[in-house]
Amino acid sequence: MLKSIAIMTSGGDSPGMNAAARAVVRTALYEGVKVFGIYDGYKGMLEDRIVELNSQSVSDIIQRGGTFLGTARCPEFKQEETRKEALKILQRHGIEGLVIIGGDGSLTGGSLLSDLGMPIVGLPGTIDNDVWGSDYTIGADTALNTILDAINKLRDTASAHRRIIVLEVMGRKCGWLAMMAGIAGGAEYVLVPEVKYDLNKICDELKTSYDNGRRYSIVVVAEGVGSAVDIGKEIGEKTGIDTRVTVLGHVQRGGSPTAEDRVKASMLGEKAALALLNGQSNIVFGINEGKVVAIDLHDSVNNNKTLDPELVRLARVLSK
Ligand SMILES: Nc1ncnc2c1ncn2[C@@H]1O[C@H](COP(=O)(O)OP(=O)(O)OP(=O)(O)O)[C@@H](O)[C@H]1O
Ligand SMILES: O=P(O)(O)OC[C@H]1O[C@](O)(CO)[C@@H](O)[C@@H]1O
Ligand SMILES: [Mg+2]
Repeated sequence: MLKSIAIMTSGGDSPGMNAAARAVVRTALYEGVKVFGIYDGYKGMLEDRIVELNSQSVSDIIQRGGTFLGTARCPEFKQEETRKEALKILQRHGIEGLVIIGGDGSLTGGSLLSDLGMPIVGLPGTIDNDVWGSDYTIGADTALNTILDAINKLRDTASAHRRIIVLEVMGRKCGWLAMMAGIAGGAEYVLVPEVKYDLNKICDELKTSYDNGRRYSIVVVAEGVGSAVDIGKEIGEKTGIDTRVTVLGHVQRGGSPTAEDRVKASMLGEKAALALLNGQSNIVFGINEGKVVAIDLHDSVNNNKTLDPELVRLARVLSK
């Protein structure tokens, strides 16, 4: 069994990262293993901001969004020389393995660090739900609920004014958040990067529906499609219907994690720690059909997740 491991969070924060880190720390301590916390992702690793954690270090965090370890984007980590420096720093602390909680980019960094000889176990922590091999990423459920809350409120004002509301949501190149929010929020249209759309046709349909008495429409736009401001302007001009745009932004990243995110993050954290301690590495733990699964780390970062066509069909059928 390993004697000393470390944990870090990296990339965009996501609600539930704290629950996952807490589970890693407490599992390792339960097994009598030393755990270090690396602050602010790869940036803090390179600056040697590495501190030993105890059980109390992770008290009172399970209910909090963000990450108590801090996070960062660190473009320098893409250079091999920088990663070699990072490896030396980890080795100086006697760190024998590392749990990385982050999105596809952070896990890519982890897979390259593992190529240099550091055992790595990844956990998918991102609101984008774009990590290949897992149906689920830590934080996506909380973000989805935040978006739904916004849609409910936007629907009230849209209906009062007989307006079209165009709502831009996050997700980078992945349309999962937009598609799920569209289905759960009853949006009339969902524009995602994975599916082609015809804005002229959408505008014609919107016009006809308002001519027939419709009072409001919600159009959810995934950020990967382009600017909702531009799309909203075009819709307003082409339909002649009063149109407003909301770009939800970073509010989607914050907030207390949902029960689903806390429980799944805790399950994943325990599995990650146990696997690493017992000599497994270069894997990502994810969740498929409600069960924790191990995915090869290199496979995960070398493949692109696709949007379930069933979800696309469902959104289309239910909005008619
Ligand atoms: N190709 C790469 N090689 C080495 N390191 C990388 C690579 N891609 C990303 N990283 C490291 O991981 C960090 C986070 O990556 P990125 O900004 O893509 O976020 P992420 O982990 O995908 O999370 P999210 O998309 O949710 O914000 C980068 O700043 C960089 O330090
Ligand atoms: O916080 P930043 O650096 O502005 O990054 C925003 C990006 O991070 C995410 O919130 C998470 O990947 C994306 O959905 C979004 O495009
Ligand atoms: Mg990412």
